[in-house]
Amino acid sequence: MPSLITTSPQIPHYEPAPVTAEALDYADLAIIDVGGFKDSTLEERVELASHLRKAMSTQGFFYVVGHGYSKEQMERMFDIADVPFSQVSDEEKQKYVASPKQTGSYQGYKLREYWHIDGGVRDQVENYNINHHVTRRGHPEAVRPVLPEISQFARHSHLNVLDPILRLMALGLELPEDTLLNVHGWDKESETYVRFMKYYPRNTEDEEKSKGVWLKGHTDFGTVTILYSQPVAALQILTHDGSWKWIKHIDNAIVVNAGDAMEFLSGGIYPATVHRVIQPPSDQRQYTRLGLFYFAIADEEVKLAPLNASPLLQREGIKRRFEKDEEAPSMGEWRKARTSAYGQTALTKSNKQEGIEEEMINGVVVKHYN
Ligand SMILES: O=C(O)CCC(=O)C(=O)O
Ligand SMILES: [Fe+2]
Repeated sequence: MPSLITTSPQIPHYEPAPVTAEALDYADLAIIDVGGFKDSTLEERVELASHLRKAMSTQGFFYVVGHGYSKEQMERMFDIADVPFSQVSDEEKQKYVASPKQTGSYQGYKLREYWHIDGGVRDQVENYNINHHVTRRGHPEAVRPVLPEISQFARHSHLNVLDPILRLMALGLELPEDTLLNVHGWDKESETYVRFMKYYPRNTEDEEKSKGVWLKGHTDFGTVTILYSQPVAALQILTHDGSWKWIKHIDNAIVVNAGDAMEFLSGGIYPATVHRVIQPPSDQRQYTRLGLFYFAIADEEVKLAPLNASPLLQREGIKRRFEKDEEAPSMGEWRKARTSAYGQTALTKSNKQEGIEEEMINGVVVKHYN
C-alpha cells in the first residue's frame, strides 16, 4: 500500500551559532502571549491591548510567544531560510535580483554590497524577499520545492501572529477590533512579504571604518515587523534616553516592532522605533547570522492618515508627521519612495542632532542613525 505520509523535501540543516556568553546591556521588553487569544473574552483582549500599548510607548519593541510553531517547525523554517543563499549559485542569484531603485520593491535578492553603510564601506548582507503570495514571481530552482512550506509560513505569520497583534493594536486605539485587519487583507494587493536575510562576518578594516555598524539605525517603512528570534546578538534598539540596547534572543519567540505606516495610522500611539544591527559580541563573530521575517505592509491603496475616529486620539491628540491628512501618502506611494531611496540616496547631515543623517521623502523627514 502506498504510504499516506508526505515527506518534506530534503535540504541541508543550518546550524545556528550558540548563544553568546557575554553579559550585554539588554532591553527589558514586554512579552505578549497570544496562545489563548482565539478563545479570549473581549475584556481579556482589552487588558492585553493596554499592556501592548504601554510596551509600544515605552520600549517600542515587544516579544510575542504562544504563536503555535513547535521548536522543530521553527528549525525547519530556518533551514529553508538558508536555501536561497547556500543552495543557489551566484550566477543563478543574478537572474532573481531585485531592482528596488527602479521598482520600489524588494522582491527577489538584494545581494551583498548594495547599500552604503559608512566611511565608504558597503554591506555584507544578502536578502531574499518573497511576497506573501509566493507565486507572484519565479524563484531559483532550489527554492521551488520548499515554496509550499514558505507559503504556509506566510499564512501562519499572517493568521497566528499578525492577526492578534492588529486586533490588539486596534483595541488599544479604542477602535473596533477589525479596523487594522481590514487594511491588511490576505487577498488584497499588498507588498506584505517574507524575508530571509544572511549576514556574513566582515573584515577588520570594514569594521573599523564603519565603527562596527552592519545596518544603520532606521525605522521600517511598513506597519508591523515580525522577526523570528535567532541566537546571534547584533540587533539594538534606540531607547528614549538616547542609548542603544541589545535585543536578547528567546527561543521560539518573535520580536515585534511598528514601522512608519503604523506610526502614521495610529497618530503616533505606536511609534516606529529606530533599530540597527552591529557587529556581534566576540564569541559569535565567526558565525553567519540568519534572519527570518514577515514584514506586514498595509494594502497598497490605503491612505496613511491618522485613524481620527479613535476616541483615544481625540482625547490625547495626534502626533502628526504630515500637516494635513490630505497630504498623507498611500501605502504604495510610501513603500515605493522609501524602498527606492534606501541605502542609495545621498543623505544630509542633520544640523540639529549629531550622528544623524536625513532625507526628505513625500514631504516627511526620514532619519538614519550612525
Ligand atoms: O537583522 C535584524 O535583526 C534586523 C534587520 C532589520 O532591521 C531590517 O531588515 O529591517
Ligand atoms: Fe529594520
